[in-house]
Amino acid sequence: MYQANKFFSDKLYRPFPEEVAPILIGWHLQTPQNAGSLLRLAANVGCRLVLFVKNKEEAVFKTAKMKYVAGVAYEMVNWSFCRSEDLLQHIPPQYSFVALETAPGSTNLLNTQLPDKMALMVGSERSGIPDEVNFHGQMDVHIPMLGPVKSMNVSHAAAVCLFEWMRQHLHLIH
Ligand SMILES: C[S@@+](CC[C@H](N)C(=O)[O-])C[C@H]1O[C@@H](n2cnc3c(N)ncnc32)[C@H](O)[C@@H]1O
Repeated sequence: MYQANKFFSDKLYRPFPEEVAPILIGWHLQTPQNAGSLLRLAANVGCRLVLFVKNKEEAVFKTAKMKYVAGVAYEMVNWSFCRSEDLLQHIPPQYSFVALETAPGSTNLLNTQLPDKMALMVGSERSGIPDEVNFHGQMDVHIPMLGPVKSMNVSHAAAVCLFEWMRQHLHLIH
């Protein structure tokens, strides 16, 4: 059964089996603070994190290799060398893409059944996810906002969607 706080051990925290655990993708993040925040979120959920950052040398973690930090598996990739197709190298083919968009034309998260194997993309703080990032079968999803601001913080948006995925997939927990 699920054990809260298991991630404080040195071992990688994996509440979900490896083959179904969500993958979180930060697309063209601008700030190390948000990269750190997504890393901490991934550690709490036990998902893999793929971060596309402007310059990984400036970011909080200075390696592009898979590392285990605070119980999270992550990769960091410089975006300047990368086209959207390059992202596919990092995601198993059975996974379905969900893009979190601020555009209200996309599907409302509250009415959405999220895929079992979810590759969740969040976008750049300034420009979001560009239109050309559009993979086969991708779902574009927005989180309804009740206040007078245009968007949420990127890691807050990721957390809302990941915990909604967990709520829908509790049966998959070890
Ligand atoms: C600060 S927002 C980007 C703002 C950007 N001007 C835009 O309109 O996309 C950074 C990222 O957080 C996520 N995000 C923020 N608010 C969201 C919402 N209400 N619904 C879905 N995703 C959201 C999206 O992935 C977005 O690309």
